[in-house]
Amino acid sequence: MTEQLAVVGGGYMGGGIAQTLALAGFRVALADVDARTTRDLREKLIMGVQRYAEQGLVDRDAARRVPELLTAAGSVAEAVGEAVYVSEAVPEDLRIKRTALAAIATAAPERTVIATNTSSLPLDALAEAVDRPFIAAHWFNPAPFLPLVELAGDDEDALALAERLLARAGKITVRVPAVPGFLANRLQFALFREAAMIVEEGLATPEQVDLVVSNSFGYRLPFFGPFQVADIAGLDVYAASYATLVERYGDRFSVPPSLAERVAAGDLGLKTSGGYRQTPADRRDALQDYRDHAFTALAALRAKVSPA
Ligand SMILES: NC(=O)c1ccc[n+]([C@@H]2O[C@H](COP(=O)([O-])OP(=O)(O)OC[C@H]3O[C@@H](n4cnc5c(N)ncnc54)[C@H](O)[C@@H]3O)[C@@H](O)[C@H]2O)c1
Repeated sequence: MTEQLAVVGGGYMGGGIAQTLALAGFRVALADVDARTTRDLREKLIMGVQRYAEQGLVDRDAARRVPELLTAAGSVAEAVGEAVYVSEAVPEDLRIKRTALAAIATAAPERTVIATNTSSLPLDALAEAVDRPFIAAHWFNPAPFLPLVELAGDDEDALALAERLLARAGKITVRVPAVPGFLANRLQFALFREAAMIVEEGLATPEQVDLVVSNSFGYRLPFFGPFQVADIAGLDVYAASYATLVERYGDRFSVPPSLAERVAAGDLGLKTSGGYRQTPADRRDALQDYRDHAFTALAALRAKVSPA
């Protein structure tokens, strides 16, 4: 018998989380504010999964099993009563979250792992409402289609359970520190702030910024993170660019100390081997081949999937 999970809060994120877990073959009990709301949400989620299956976005057999696996609970207590893992996805409000977490903790078995999907609330402040293994498992929207779930917390068993369950649901988990924004939102919001400033300064329209990003460095991001990109570009090139940018934009563009140290030591990234990712010299050609193949395949994909 497959494991019993629960999702509390069946809105935008909780709904997608429930769909994903049921598509992975888990039994999922959903609870929202009351039984009727939960029943309506369940119906919508099942119809959503059917639409995904019709469009070939998810496995048809997995989708067919969702109505049996995804159930609407009459209450939070009923949803979590037999769950080994509960995903909490109620609104991003400390008071609402603490109330919901306390209700979950009161009704769930002692060893049940409770995972909050909070985007930004401090984990410590939420943990006060919970008397058991508690972690953050931060999904990305749309939950069925974005691979990453950030995991934070310090309960090793709870993290390991989440890793096992989420791997079965096809997710990539990364353990991250329990800091505001975790890793992804700190990076994403830093970029958005700069983008908004460009528009606010009247330098470009939102359309121009979006075009520039998705056709330049954004084009690399499905395959490489910022450190690999910097290693490939050349750390000396990055350091020289910061030296120019800091003159115009101030301290937020000062050369990062780790970059300055590497350049001073002659570690210029891929061209001298090493760099942040310590790519060995004999892997350089393979990495560049991978990059060129990846970008060519991405061009073909973009031609096939035309924008909405
Ligand atoms: N929207 C995103 O893109 C996104 C991405 C990552 C994380 N998150 C986080 O996920 C969480 C949920 O966000 P959302 O966008 O899905 O919100 P949402 O408003 O779409 O959904 C919240 C759901 O919780 C229900 N709810 C409220 N109080 C409840 C209670 N006491 N018990 C049970 N259900 C209750 C609401 O009726 C609603 O259906 C938030 O913590 C948010 O920060 C959101």
